[in-house]
Amino acid sequence: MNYYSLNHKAPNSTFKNAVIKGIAPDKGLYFPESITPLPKTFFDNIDHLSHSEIAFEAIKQFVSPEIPEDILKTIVEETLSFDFPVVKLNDSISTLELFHGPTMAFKDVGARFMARCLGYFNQNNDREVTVLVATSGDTGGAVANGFLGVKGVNVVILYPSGKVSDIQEMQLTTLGQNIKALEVNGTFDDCQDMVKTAFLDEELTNNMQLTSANSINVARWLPQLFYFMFAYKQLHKEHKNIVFSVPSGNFGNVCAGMMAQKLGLPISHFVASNNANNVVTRYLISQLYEPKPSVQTISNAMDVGAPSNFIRIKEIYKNNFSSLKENLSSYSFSDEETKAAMLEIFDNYNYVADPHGAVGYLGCKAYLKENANTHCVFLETAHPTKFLDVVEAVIKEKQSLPEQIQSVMGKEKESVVISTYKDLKKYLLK
Ligand SMILES: Cc1ncc(COP(=O)(O)O)c(C=O)c1O
Ligand SMILES: N[C@@H](CCOP(=O)(O)O)C(=O)O
Repeated sequence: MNYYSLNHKAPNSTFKNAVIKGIAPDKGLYFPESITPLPKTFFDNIDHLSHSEIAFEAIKQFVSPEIPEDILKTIVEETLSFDFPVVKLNDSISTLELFHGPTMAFKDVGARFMARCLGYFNQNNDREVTVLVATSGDTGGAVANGFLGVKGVNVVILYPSGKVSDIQEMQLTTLGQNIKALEVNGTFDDCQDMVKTAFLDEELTNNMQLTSANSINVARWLPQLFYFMFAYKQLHKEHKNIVFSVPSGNFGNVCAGMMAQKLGLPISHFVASNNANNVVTRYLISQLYEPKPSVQTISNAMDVGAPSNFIRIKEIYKNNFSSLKENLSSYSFSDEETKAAMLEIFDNYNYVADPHGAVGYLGCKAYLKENANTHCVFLETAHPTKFLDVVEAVIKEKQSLPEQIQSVMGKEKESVVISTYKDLKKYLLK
């Protein structure tokens, strides 16, 4: 598959080049040249397919011919070595748990997939690759885990100081080896801007091979489309009108859901559920796209003021506002509403939701108010214990820590504090 830049000022790229470079030379995000729907028989037979078989069929067109089929099968099997269960809360609302991977965040799938693609492309290359990642909480940990010990790859994670949860911070600052953490005096958007600037800085790119492991990178972004297929497989017999409420920050996940729909997955509608960082909620009302500096919330991984993937969403709908609005609703919720939702989910369904999932639940409720005969699935994008302070304070019940979280507790944090792009550059050139 070839990819074009959404800034339309760079040559088209192969999958391999798009993965290795991360972003196009004109600073545009890459987008696939074509999307061929899967045959109807694929969806008719989905009950008989394993997660790996579903994922293999779904991703094949985007990575071939550069990754041979036998290699792709192995990559997909290794990537998806954990479960993705749907839990029913009531007749109208279910949740898709995406937190059963090694760092208990939905980013694990994309990070593991991308690490393996990069490992494959880099196997005969003597030149080391530096993977730059900006994180508002979860991408950093997932990428650190996914790339730990990968030969020829150095990972540099930028995170906003004091704005990620304690456990998220431990997951991205304690692994050592080829993983380095930079603590930025600023917001997630500052981290993301620094990363994007680095890709355009010839003094850096002439000295080192840089790539991104944010959803900017097609190999990190596209595998997220699997989730929607896994949920469909578990729900389609019982429910015909399936709507997904996706807790959204950088908008990679909901955009990947739209790609699954383009591949033919029968999804009725999407809800982008936002915290107070609600540029897209406002856009769908006013048709004006007005990014604002991000504000800090209890669903911190969604504290994004200028979502990278919104441009991909616009491309999917050919910049047609009416078609986008037909398929996407968006609501924004305050921290107080989020806490009340966490308590409601706990009291009514005996289910512990994390703050991001709770925002997704609120999105379902808002949508169902006007669309009663649909079944809404909110994505539970991270395990509640990653936000231990908030969760325990709200539901007033002590949580036991899963093994994945226990394994990072008490380890020593290692990070370097930076404030400006100049600091980042100096660090990278050192
Ligand atoms: C727990 C959690 N929920 C939701 C999101 C938002 O996802 P996206 O950036 O794909 O919109 C993130 C960050 O990516 C996250 O870590
Ligand atoms: N919410 C993310 C922000 C980065 O998103 P990405 O999907 O572009 O990597 C995080 O947790 O870091």
